[in-house]
Amino acid sequence: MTARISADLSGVGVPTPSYDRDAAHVGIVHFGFGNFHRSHQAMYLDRLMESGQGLDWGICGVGVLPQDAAMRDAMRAQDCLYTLVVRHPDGSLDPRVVGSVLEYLFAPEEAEAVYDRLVDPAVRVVSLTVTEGGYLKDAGTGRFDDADEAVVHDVDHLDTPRTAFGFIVEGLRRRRAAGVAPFTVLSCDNLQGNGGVCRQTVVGFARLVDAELADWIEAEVAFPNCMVDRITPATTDADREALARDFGVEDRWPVPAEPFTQWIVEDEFPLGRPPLEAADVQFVDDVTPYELMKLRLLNASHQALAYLGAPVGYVLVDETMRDDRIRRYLERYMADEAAPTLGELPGIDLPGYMATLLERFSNPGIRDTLVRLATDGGNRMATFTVPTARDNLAAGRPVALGALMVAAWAEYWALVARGGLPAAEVPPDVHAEAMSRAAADPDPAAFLGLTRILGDLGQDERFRAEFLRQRAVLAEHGVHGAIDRALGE
Ligand SMILES: NC(=O)c1ccc[n+]([C@@H]2O[C@H](COP(=O)([O-])OP(=O)(O)OC[C@H]3O[C@@H](n4cnc5c(N)ncnc54)[C@H](O)[C@@H]3O)[C@@H](O)[C@H]2O)c1
Ligand SMILES: O=P(O)(O)OC[C@@H](O)[C@@H](O)[C@H](O)[C@H](O)CO
Repeated sequence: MTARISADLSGVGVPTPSYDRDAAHVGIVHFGFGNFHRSHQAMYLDRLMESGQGLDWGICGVGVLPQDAAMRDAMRAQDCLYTLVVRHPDGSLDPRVVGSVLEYLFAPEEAEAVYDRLVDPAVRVVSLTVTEGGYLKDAGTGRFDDADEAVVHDVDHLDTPRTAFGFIVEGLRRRRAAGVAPFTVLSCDNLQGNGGVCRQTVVGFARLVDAELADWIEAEVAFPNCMVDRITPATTDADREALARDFGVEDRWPVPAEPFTQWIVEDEFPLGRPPLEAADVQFVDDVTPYELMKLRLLNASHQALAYLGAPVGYVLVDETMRDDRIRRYLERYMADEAAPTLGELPGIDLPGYMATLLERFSNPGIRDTLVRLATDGGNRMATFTVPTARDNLAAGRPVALGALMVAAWAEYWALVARGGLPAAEVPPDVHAEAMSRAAADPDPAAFLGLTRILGDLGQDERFRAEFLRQRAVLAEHGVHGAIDRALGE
């Protein structure tokens, strides 16, 4: 006997919301309603509501991309309920139905309904997880890319924009015209200074529409930074089957996640915020050191795992972690090249944090995939790895292990270009064509010409020399041989 997730949860044999969802109302609009939002921010709100608070902070999820129609169908069929399945290292599963999402809007067909929400005074926070690439930033200059095709479209079609930023800018304009105070914009993406990047994109976009509106946004709208953390893989059929088999729950789109979760937020919400401290969210004045630590240690290590692991033939993160050499590379990269760039971290046990990361990556229950980590890797390398190398170059510190990661990434795309990875393991990437072409170029330095991703890093003589040396060693001796030589052990 299985029970379907629906408005009626009476037959569902896993924990479900005990609060009255009918008494809740929407206070947050979220753009980029994917697995991470559902395992993290929506989970914290659900936890808060379960404690008897925050019923005025229900979530309205919004998808702006055509492929989000699948999420709309799943969420609407289930009254926006879904199962979060925490996967423990011993293989046990811990499911709970999350109830904090009250509505899902598919923007390509429901733009006016999205605007109705954005203008509603009850909506006081608009949050985003639209991926690193979603912020329309030119990696080379770091500035808002006003020539992006979707931006050019949106500026002339603000009633039916394609981007989350088109909705946010026009939503703020309509709110202002209606005399409603502006909402706070909360980026929850893995970007250094995510609030600041988001502000730059919103203001840059608004400036294309109306300079006075841009000035008003700059002066009046809050964009707090936050650090988010919870490894959340993509959902597979095996997840759906395990939930039905082991718990009798039929869910169209359950979310798997690791046990660990963290959210550190700058406390700048002029119209108020949910009292999330009651749900274990940390509020601080400056999140910068925590963000740096997480992005440069966790996310950069994820990139290394993808590009060192896949050529060896690994598919999963935990199996890659059982490779002693790759594990040792991560330990050394974090300690020798990433940690020295982090500055003061008051109250943080850095060696303990790094050891916990290795444990989290090794969780055999999580079944996270290398292909997920490599997806949109161009934007991820630009965000997680390149800034560390730049800081080390500027400070005269070693860059050999960072250069090895970049060289492994180039070799990975050379492998893709010659058809050496199984089709299922080739990651989607907006820069795929440029990376394949550059990686396959007979000149190994051509990869460094990807300035939209690397900026001018490839022009630095020391980095260039390290990269070329590491690429040659990788080509001749493979991943293990290159790690042995780089670590000198
Ligand atoms: N998955 C994780 O472990 C994790 C952990 C921490 C932070 N994050 C952050 O969350 C982001 C999304 O991860 P996810 O696991 O939810 O991925 P996902 O693929 O499950 O969902 C991504 C969502 O973002 C939307 N999206 C993608 N590009 C967009 C764009 N250009 N404009 C608007 N919407 C866009 C998609 O339509 C989808 O709704 C990551 O890029 C990262 O910044 C993820
Ligand atoms: O999601 P991305 O694109 O920022 O990066 C891929 C992974 O490193 C990331 O999803 C981690 O799993 C996550 O940041 C853990 O909190």
